[in-house]
Amino acid sequence: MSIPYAPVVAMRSIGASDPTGVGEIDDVDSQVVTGSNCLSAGKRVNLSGVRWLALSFMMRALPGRSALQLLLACVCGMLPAVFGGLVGLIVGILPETIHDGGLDTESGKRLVALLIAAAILLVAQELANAAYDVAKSAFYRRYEQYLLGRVIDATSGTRRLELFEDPRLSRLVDQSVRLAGLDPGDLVDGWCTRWLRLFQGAAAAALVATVWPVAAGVLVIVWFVAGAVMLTALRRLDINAWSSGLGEAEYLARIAEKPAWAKEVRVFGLTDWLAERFGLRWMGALEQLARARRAGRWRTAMVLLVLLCSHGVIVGAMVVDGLAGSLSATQITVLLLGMSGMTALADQSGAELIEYGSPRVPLVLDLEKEAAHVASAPPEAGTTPARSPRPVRIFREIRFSDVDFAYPNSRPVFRQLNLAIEARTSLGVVGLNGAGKTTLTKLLSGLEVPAAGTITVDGVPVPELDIGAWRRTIAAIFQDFVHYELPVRDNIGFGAVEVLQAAGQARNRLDAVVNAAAERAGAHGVIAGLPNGLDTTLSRRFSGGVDLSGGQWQRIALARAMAAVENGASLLILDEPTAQLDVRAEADLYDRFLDLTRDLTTIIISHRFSTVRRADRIVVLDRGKIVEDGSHDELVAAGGEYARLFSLQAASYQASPARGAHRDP
Ligand SMILES: Nc1ncnc2c1ncn2[C@@H]1O[C@H](COP(=O)(O)OP(=O)(O)OP(=O)(O)O)[C@@H](O)[C@H]1O
Repeated sequence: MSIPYAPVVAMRSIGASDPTGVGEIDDVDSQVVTGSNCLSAGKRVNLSGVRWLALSFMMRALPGRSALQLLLACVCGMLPAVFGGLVGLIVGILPETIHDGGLDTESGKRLVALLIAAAILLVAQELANAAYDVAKSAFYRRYEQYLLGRVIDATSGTRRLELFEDPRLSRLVDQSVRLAGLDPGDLVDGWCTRWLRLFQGAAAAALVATVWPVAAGVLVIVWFVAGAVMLTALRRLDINAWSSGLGEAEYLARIAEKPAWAKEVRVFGLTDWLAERFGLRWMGALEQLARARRAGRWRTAMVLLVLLCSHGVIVGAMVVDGLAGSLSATQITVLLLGMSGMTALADQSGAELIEYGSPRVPLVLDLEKEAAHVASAPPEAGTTPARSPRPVRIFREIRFSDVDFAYPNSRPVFRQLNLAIEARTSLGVVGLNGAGKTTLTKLLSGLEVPAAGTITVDGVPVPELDIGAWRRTIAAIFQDFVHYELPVRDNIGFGAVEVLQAAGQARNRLDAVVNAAAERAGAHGVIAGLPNGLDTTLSRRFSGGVDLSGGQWQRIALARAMAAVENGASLLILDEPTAQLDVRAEADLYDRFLDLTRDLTTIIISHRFSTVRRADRIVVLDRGKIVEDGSHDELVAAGGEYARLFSLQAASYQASPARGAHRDP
């Protein structure tokens, strides 16, 4: 079954009402969000809370990893300062060695020892940096896996489709899925960079403090202030860089790049229009960026002035003291190297990555909160699931009693719907577009829940059935079934996922189920024509993969439903199973209809009367109500809506034999 994947048009506010208290996003309007950053909609994120939360996330999620990273950052950060100290000592001892007459003297030996220590330190520094990078990359991937795992759990863990159908929730899902997948590990990467630079800056400050503690204190303050100003500028630039204009430009680029849209783009000749509009939007975003850059220039100039003055004063004092002989060459070297190392205190490269990666966290938390809410929403609350995972056996009937249903923010689809479906019979459902046919099947499979009324199986309300057992009872193909870009075996085996999962031990059983299902659905001919049989991947994007025609895909989807039947399902739902089949394939399916539905309770939805007329009973849905009910012959004889639609279709088939309808529908 497929889940609608709604396009994103805006982002939900995570504001003052956010009980997680992790973030604050204001200024929400309905800008198109297609950029890669949470800030892309021009929204501000209060990252202080997010940072701490993210940190605790990392600590909880990856125990040991962050501690190791911290330790390595500490080592890597301190080594340059230690090296600076050694260089200072070498500079200090060098004149003495020359004066004493060479390396054989006492000072010469000390110089050699210092040089060896410096060389060892250089090697150690390289090794520590390499270890740090390896650990950082592992940390990055672990965090990525962890966060995406939480998104998958949240989105696929709910039984119903509300997350995808409520406009607000579907926007959140779309955004979480997309943004969480976009370099989420930048958050931990940013933290690693930040730790390293902070340790480097602190070690350099300590080096300066060994000579002039006051100067070290002043420079620490100045560099921290400079860092804060740089961070503000960076955020301002980021917000503007990812403006709605850029988001729109990226969306336009995607239109041109998406393989599935390539046909339409060419047929309608959209290329020039796309290129022109893309250029305009992109240029607009760049202008916005330039304006943002100009906005903070005075503050930046002031900071530069303060930096220049403070360093000027310290260097001036150094020169005076040096000339007066109260500062040694070692001290001057240590001061200069320490001062240059202290720039790390203002380095914002880590902050930039944190800024980029952090917004995924509140999004994912918000998604989890909503998913938990959907999962526990009434009327599912208080259900008493049975323990048995075996499929439910339908002995007598499935009954809709006074069922009311409306999609979120939409007009009612059903009002007081009453329908009884006898076990082990086939029911055809026909009706005009939008009559509610697919919705009926979604309610039955528990993907939607009635606002009022009940759906029962032999008198037991569907919500009271064990979720797993009810799922195993149903075999369905929906109109918009999924084309999984996976091997045929998986495409069909998904209908019997328990067998697929156990395939490690029982590959033969899986293949038996898959082959039987393919045979029953008439898909064996499709498989026989594939280069690697069941192992063929159904996508040209993979080497050795092939793509199928619409009708061939439909047979594979039908085989998937049949695999569920092979695995014990007894309620077969076929929503437009022949829509993409050619006349011969449809006739073939028509001929095997009885075999297909043998011993099953079948619901078959189709606009093709040739498909539904074989059903034991047919109901006509009109604006959410059943207006006609009977067998094909009874309904034709009654001369109502069914008879009218049937004769209309028959007439159109007779009028256009070229379309291949050489037989009576
Ligand atoms: N996810 C949704 N959110 C909001 N409204 C929906 C959603 N899905 C369907 N609808 C609306 O519910 C009504 C019934 O839709 P449904 O898909 O059940 O009709 P259908 O009879 O299967 O139509 P078709 O023959 O075109 O497949 C329609 O008015 C449709 O617009």
